[in-house]
Amino acid sequence: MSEPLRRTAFNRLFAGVYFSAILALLYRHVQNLFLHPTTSFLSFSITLFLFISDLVLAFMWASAQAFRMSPIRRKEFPQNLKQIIKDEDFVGLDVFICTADPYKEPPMNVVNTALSLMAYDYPTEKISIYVSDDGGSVLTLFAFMEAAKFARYWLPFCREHNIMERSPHVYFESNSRHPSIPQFEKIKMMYEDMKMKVEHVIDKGEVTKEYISDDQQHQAFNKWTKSFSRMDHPTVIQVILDKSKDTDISGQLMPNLIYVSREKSKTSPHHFKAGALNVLMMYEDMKVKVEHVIDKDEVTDEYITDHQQRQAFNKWTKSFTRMDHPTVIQIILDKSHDKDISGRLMPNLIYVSRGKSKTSPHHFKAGALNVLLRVSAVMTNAPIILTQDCDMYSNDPQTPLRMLCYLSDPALKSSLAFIQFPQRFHGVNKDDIYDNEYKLPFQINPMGLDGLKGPSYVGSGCFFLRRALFGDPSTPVAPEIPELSPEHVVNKPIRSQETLSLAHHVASCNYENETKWGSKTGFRYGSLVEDFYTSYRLHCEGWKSLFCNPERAAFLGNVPITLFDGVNQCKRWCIGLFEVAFSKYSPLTFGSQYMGLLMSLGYSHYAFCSFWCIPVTFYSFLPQLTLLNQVSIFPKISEPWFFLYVFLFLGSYGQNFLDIILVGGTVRRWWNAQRMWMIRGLTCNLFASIEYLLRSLGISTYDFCLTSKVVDDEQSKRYGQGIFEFGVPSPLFVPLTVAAIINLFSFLSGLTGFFSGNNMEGLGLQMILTGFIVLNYLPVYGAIALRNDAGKMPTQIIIISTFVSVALYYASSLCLWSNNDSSKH
Ligand SMILES: O=c1ccn([C@@H]2O[C@H](COP(=O)(O)OP(=O)(O)O[C@H]3O[C@H](CO)[C@@H](O)[C@H](O)[C@H]3O)[C@@H](O)[C@H]2O)c(=O)[nH]1
Ligand SMILES: [Mn+2]
Repeated sequence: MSEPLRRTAFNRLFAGVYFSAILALLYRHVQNLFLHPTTSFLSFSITLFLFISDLVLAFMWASAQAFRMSPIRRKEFPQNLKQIIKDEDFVGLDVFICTADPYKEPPMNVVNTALSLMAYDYPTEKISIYVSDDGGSVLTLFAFMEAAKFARYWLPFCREHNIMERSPHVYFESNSRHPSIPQFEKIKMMYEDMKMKVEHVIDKGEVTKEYISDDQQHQAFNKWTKSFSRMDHPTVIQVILDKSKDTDISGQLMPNLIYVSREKSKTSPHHFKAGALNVLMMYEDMKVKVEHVIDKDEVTDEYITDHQQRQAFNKWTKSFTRMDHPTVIQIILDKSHDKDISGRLMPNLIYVSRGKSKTSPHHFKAGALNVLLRVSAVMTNAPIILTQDCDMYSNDPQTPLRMLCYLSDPALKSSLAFIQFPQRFHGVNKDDIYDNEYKLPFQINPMGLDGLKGPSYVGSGCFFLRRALFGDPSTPVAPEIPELSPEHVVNKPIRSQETLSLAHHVASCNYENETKWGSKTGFRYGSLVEDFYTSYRLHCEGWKSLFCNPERAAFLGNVPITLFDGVNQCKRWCIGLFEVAFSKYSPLTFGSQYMGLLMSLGYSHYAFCSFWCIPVTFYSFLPQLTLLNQVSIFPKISEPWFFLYVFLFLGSYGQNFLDIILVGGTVRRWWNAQRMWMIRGLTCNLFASIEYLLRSLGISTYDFCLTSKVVDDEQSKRYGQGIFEFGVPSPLFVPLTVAAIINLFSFLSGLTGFFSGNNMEGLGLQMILTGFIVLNYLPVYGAIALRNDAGKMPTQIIIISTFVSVALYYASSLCLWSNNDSSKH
């Protein structure tokens, strides 16, 4: 069910009024520039800069209207679904999880993501989980083997007790805050104890004898080192889930056997406690093992339970490196065999680390997704695909049912490419100081696009119809081999030799040479924002998409907790967006032909978003430097043009304020979001523009720099308190700091002028603007002058910025005064 938003009529009306105001402003600039050409070159340049800035602002405003013309909101009723569809008619679902680095993306987090998805309220035999490990790490594989064992307990536990938080980490965390189960405290202490041991190993940086418990293990350990060096092991694929319960456990307290027998009686409350305890202990056990292995940086013998496991790990030979290695595919769980402890079949769990070589491009995440697309086609070929980042877990087990609500509507289905759930986040601090929520692009604007052809894809939490990745709605593009076609029916077991060798073949690094992958089929290559670009091309092909934003977040993700991580992530996006903006498929040219004006404007709004840096930079320096020299550049307060400026400012800020408040934001969150817009203008937008320019000139290249998911305690404490974290002596912070300094001094000099009775009439607007920026930069001043923690502004940055500020001041004085002199003559 969908309904238009009530504010649409008002939006359209307001757009008309605002548009006239923009025209008036531009008219004024043109008049100043050309009709009454002012005497000096300098004032001409100042007007020109303001004109350019306002043109960019006008473009951003106009393109944003795409989101305002016909926004809609949808609601679905999954509770009614079972009346129309029987369990066996549920459509198959292949889930893709991407991870790329075991150190930046802790495998325990990835495992939690996978477990939360495996435990969906959906017929398990319809689900297959594919994990793409671009880190090519044996540690990640190990973590998943442990996860598979734990899943046998976790899945029935969730079902029986109807747990909502199906990420075990989140479940245990929220339940230790409200201990409904008395024994939790005790277990928590055990956990802390184990954690200390693990951290001890990290400190030492090696595995000491104390972790090798007996002679047999010791011998095995030595043997393992030898076999580790063996080269070119043939591909082996096996099922790891051990049906016999003797998973070797470090703590003797593991009541594995007892638990299994108890699990069969379902209803008693005592059983619930025991069950919960058991599951918790299993989880902690898995966690300790995984973290232990990661600290040691290798899977030692004590953790390898059988021959097949050893064969799997032996694929990591000496010549195996992250960027250069053969394909590894491991079937960790097979839904036709592996059962959980209650006897129910479990979903497929398949580990894939695509082959890589230094000589063939791997296309980052898009490349990883395309490999999964092919491997899954060969093995299960489910018509629906869920793509998920390793840092986002499922927060609602009913999510796939919501997806089905739309799929069962034949009117929607014919040209539907994907259903996007918004990226929402956990662990955001109270007022969201870095605007990590990105409410505008993730929650507000998609409602606008949903009323047109649909929202763009945001990389995670998105259900694709497989068919949409193979040609436009009317003319399918046939893949090179029939087994990859969405129509192909899989009739061989996933562990059959044929299936496996084909899977390895389509996952190899040369497979895509001379094919349409990345250009006509699959996820599209050519941009660091493969998500944005792929959906853009799909919309151009005539596909539609849907935005589904239930009240309870379907998925929750991590946020960067330092300003540096945040702006770096944003910089990568901006560069990727530029790649789309200036490609031959630019939304302005190509897009407007194929998707209609509004859609292409919407896509342009993002593609060109780094252009924000132009007005933000000019408005952060020009009015201030001229104010310092008492030169007026805006209309006087007594002039009617003054009110035009006020209207334009209040109009756009007011509308943005309403947007945020209407989706449940607070005044403070709005304030912080507009501050971040200002900060991004001078950091990521600016640097993305520079880097993009350098790359176009062939001077530099860029990479997909992963967003850090590892949390430093001190940093996270400061983040919790809402304190801005600078800390890193990066050039990114220089323009920001210079702007902060110049605005402060300019404002102070303006105040002085005002109190000493100078004629300030023409400087009113400059004073207001500067004051507003100073207010926004309060945390920057704090970081420069008042703080002493590791997150303060680094001294180098302060020194450099002070020099730059002084230089800018003198340069501007020189220009302005020589100009005054020349105009006197
Ligand atoms: O070569 C690569 C690089 C990244 N990834 C995965 O891509 C995902 C996103 O990476 P992350 O560092 O978390 O970047 P974010 O900026 O948080 O991701 C946002 O931006 C990306 C595009 O830049 C989208 O792909 C993501 O879905 C979107 O959440 C992660 O699961 C990575 O493991 C790969 O699989 N292979
Ligand atoms: Mn991420």
